[in-house]
Amino acid sequence: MSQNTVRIAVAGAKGRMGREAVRAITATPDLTLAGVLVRHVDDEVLHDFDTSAYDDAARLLETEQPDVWLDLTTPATVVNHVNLALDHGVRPVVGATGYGEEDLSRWDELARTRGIGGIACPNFAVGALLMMRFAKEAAKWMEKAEIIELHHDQKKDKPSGTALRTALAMETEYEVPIHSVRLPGLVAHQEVIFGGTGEILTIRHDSLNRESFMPGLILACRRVMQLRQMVYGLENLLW
Ligand SMILES: NC(=O)C1=CN([C@@H]2O[C@H](COP(=O)(O)OP(=O)(O)OC[C@H]3O[C@@H](n4cnc5c(N)ncnc54)[C@H](OP(=O)(O)O)[C@@H]3O)[C@@H](O)[C@H]2O)C=CC1
Ligand SMILES: O=C(O)C1=N[C@H](C(=O)O)C[C@H](O)C1
Repeated sequence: MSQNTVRIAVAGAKGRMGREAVRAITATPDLTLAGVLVRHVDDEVLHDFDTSAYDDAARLLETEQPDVWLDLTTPATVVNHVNLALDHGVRPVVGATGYGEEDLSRWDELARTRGIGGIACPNFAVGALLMMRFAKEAAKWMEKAEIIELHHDQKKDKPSGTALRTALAMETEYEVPIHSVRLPGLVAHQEVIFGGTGEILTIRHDSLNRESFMPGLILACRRVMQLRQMVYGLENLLW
């Protein structure tokens, strides 16, 4: 194993994103899977993962001492997990959504106190980051806008983290309404629709599968090692 490898603990490793992330990390030479957090450790889990599996976050942090805590769990658990990781001096890469501005402020304070960095990424897909960037630009010129976010029907939070991040990035003087659609067959999609005098502009992004999130996720796991504060949005590491 290379000395420069980044050791990553994946929380939520049996989930839709978790499974994809484990595959991507395992296939990336400078990243190592340091352990996984699952809800229950059973025979299937021990067979599925070529690393140590835990059902207790503190025990995973203390035993494996990873460099990075990659959280792909749920809105109900992510906040406590990230607090705990930072308390243990472990850098969080927050993929799960459903946290708030107060959580981000507390994480930043904890990270700075510890002298480490972290990153919260509402969306890892490069196309989604571009969609937000273009929406920010368009908001300077168009009178009004609304967001429609569309996701698979197993998604637990509403509105999506991406929609909230987009609305914040647009910095409009008016409120940007967000509409949420949850249907089987969908993966992750968003439209930002701008209305002007006699014209409409639509900016749309579609994630067609969860592989779309992996290049950004790998980048975040690498770059978090150089950060000394909590960053909100992967775009801050790109442009
Ligand atoms: N940033 C990004 O680009 C993306 C972010 N997401 C976000 O990632 C998160 C996960 O999404 P997705 O993979 O679709 O969801 P899933 O429900 O498929 O996965 C979540 C996993 O976390 C597990 N889990 C929940 N609580 C715990 C706990 N206390 N300890 C250990 N494991 C736990 C669940 O186990 P169980 O099933 O047993 O409850 C499940 O396996 C969501 O918040 C989603 O919004 C999703 C896609 C892209
Ligand atoms: O739950 C999902 O699937 C997704 N969640 C993230 C969000 O809430 O924005 C990112 C992406 O939209 C997929």
